[in-house]
Amino acid sequence: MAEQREMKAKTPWHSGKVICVAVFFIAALITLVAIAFVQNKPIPQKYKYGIVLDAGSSHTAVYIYEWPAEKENNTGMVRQRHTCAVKGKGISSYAQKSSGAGQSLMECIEDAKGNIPADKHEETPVYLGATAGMRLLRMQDSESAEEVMTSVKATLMSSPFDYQGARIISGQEEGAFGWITVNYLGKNFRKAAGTMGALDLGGASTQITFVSGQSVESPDNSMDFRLYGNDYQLYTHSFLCYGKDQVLKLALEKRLMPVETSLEDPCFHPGYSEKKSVKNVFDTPCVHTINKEDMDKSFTHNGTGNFTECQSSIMKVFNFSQCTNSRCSFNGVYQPPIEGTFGAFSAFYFVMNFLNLTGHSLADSKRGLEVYCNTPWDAIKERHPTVKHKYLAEYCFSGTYILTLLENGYNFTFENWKHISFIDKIEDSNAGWTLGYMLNLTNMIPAEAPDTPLMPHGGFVTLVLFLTIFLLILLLLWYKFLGLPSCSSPKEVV
Ligand SMILES: O=c1[nH]cnc2c1ncn2[C@@H]1O[C@H](COP(=O)(O)OP(=O)(O)O)[C@@H](O)[C@H]1O
Ligand SMILES: [Ca+2]
Repeated sequence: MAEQREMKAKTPWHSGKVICVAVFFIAALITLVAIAFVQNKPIPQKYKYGIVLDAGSSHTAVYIYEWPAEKENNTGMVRQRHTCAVKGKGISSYAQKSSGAGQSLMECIEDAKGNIPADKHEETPVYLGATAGMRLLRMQDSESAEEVMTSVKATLMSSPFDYQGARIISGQEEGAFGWITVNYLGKNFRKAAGTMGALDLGGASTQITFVSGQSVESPDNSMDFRLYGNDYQLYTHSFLCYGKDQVLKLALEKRLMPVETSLEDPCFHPGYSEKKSVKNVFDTPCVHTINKEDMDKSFTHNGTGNFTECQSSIMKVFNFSQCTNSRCSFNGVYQPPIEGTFGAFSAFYFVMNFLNLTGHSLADSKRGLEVYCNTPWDAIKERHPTVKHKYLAEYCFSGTYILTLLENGYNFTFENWKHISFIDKIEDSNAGWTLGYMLNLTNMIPAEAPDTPLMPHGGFVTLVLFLTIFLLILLLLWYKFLGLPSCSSPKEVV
């Protein structure tokens, strides 16, 4: 008997205590693995949506953004879900028939309804911001501008979305929100590397915005932001009338005074010849007024295709002679020295991308344009049969204007030209003022950095699992070498 009892003690696998520990061990392990698995499984995300309409001078674009509801204050979480290009011209072109402005948006509003889950329509904010085309119309005819805005407001208010306003934004806002967009998408706000300047070229205005180490001399050009715990003093300026469509009018005006029946233009290809009405050049507050008689005339616009002469003609639209500050870009506008890297978007990108000049030095870009501008118009048309006629005819002018604006206007040099990136999108979202505008109005960029957990949730669960398994193994080893703490009742132990 004594021998038998000894045998039993030496074969612990048969003991009730061991079975008890094994059951607990396996149960604990299964529970832990199950918890880790369930916790790490991505839970279905709840999304929020926002709509911004960019009512530009040439056309209106609708942007739909989306972001995970619980992560709205983290940088880089909002992404562009969908865009819709409104058919026809910009809303300012409806000055004479304002109801058409609101009507023109209907198709894209319908499209937005299909792109946002129906149960979210009511809570989705919709904003409209109009830029330089409407600023010019307001200067020219404030009543018509008011009517156009009333018409677009009515359309948005009748949509199922949460109408949050339709207004003409200021040039400073346009510049600053473009800067916020590119830096938000580039996740630069929480990086030590610093931010990127923003260059936006539209049809009626152009904006330059960057963080300057020097204090900004003129209050009009200064904007302060506190974002994610950092202070930023921005230099920003919007040049009304210096978008590429208005500058073309400024340049033509200089060559058309006095009004003649034909005009030789080095910024258009040799062989280009088109009859245009004088009114098309002088229909804007950006140029001088001329008498009604001349307004009704027409002229033949002939290209001669010469980059150097085109550049000299474009130089005449800038005024470099007066500056009451320590330094200026042009037209007496204060600008601190260019600093850091820049993202150049909108028409800066469209034009430089078409010309294949996005990755070139300034010297190479000039050489490229010399050849391009001098190419006969027939050859250009043959090479690009599908490109919109107006864009194609104007790329030599637009490219030359971009180089001149950046080098002579803003004072970029052969050296820092490489710090300019011509960009369309960052991570599938367009660079432009709309995203920054929405982030600001929805308070999605906190002034202070939100507290972040030491490690992501999934990592935390996995770590707990591994530590527990490790402890269990220790327990097993302890049992193997030192014996088993009893599972049975205290009475039996005694
Ligand atoms: O594919 C393209 N090639 C060349 N230019 C383009 C293209 N797409 C748009 N643009 C131009 O980009 C500019 C966009 O300006 P926008 O309409 O935003 O005016 P704004 O910002 O001055 O109010 C216009 O001059 C338009 O003609
Ligand atoms: Ca624009």
